[in-house]
Amino acid sequence: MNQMSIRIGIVGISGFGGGEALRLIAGHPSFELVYAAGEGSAGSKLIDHFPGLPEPLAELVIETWSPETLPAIDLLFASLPTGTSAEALARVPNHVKIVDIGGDHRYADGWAYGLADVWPELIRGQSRVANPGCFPAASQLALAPLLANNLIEPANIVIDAKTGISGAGRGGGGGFAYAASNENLVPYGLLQHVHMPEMVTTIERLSGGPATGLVFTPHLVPMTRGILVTLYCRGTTTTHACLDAARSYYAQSTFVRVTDNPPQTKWASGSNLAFVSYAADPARNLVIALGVVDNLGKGAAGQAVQNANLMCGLSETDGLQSMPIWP
Ligand SMILES: NC(=O)C1=CN([C@@H]2O[C@H](COP(=O)(O)OP(=O)(O)OC[C@H]3O[C@@H](n4cnc5c(N)ncnc54)[C@H](OP(=O)(O)O)[C@@H]3O)[C@@H](O)[C@H]2O)C=CC1
Ligand SMILES: CC(=O)N[C@@H](CCC(=O)OP(=O)(O)O)C(=O)O
Repeated sequence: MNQMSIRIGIVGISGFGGGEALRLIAGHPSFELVYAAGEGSAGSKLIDHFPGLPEPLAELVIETWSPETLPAIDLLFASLPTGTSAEALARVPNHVKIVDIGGDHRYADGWAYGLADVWPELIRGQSRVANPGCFPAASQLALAPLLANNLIEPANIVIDAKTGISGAGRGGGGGFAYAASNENLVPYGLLQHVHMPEMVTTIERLSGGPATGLVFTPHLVPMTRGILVTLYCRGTTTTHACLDAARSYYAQSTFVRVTDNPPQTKWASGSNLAFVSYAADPARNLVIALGVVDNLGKGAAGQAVQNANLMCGLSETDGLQSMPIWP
């Protein structure tokens, strides 16, 4: 074992989020994966799930998830179905840091909210960090510069979102099998998606005003990875002012790119990047904000590794600097 390495565990490693965390950790200069856990996959080797994995990681055996039998690790990535992780994670010893990629601890007491490009100082050195949901990751990064500069009304935001099918996890979330998703567009979660409360809280924190009118409608589109959010907002600003505000807001951020042209999902594929852009017409009291992320990158494992870097006092870009996949 490398003396300088930080010992890492991943629970939920056979899933899409856990698998992407594995891919990033396998290429990380300071993280060493020493513990992999799950439920149905317990007893199998990583190579049974990830045939391209190099030795010696390929031979690591997945264990049955139990906080009581954790080996000596420094940090655990939890990538479990939302609703199933809180009770077990509460039993993880305090000296083991946790990044929860699932939804059980967002804005929960004792957990920092891991919107790493907006609030890095709230994450640095923490031991319990909740990753944002994938849609909030894209939406909040596009909104933050506008809200922080009072360019839009926080109470009047409509988010129209499109996601790739991997957002529903390896099991496809029930109705998202290939034949039902291919050549099809599927709206879902109208008025009640689980990401609403998280986005309301963030909008209110950034603006200081109520986010009472938030509307959020996700759509499943037939692609594997990627999220594009189009946000319709009220404000009498200009395109130029929005772009300027965002460039200055993200001046220190490696991972958020502000573009003149509307971003596309493939721009972020396989990376921890987020792309944001804006169009505004003051005569129509209209601001359109756009955000793009890879749901498994900035939307899940990429942001989780960025958070882990901040928690461990590393450079936040460690292990995250490879280019997106194109085409
Ligand atoms: N997919 C995405 O784009 C994003 C996902 N998320 C969140 O990340 C979490 C994981 O999602 P995702 O990877 O897509 O889901 P998957 O369905 O692909 O994977 C779920 C994982 O959880 C494990 N698991 C399920 N139940 C248990 C249990 N009782 N004990 C131990 N392990 C268990 C499974 O292991 P096994 O095979 O061994 O049973 C599997 O590895 C969810 O909370 C999801 O909402 C967040 C942002 C984006
Ligand atoms: C396509 C699809 O089903 N996507 C998921 C989002 C994945 C995610 O971010 O979920 P958590 O909040 O549980 O972490 C959904 O809409 O619920």
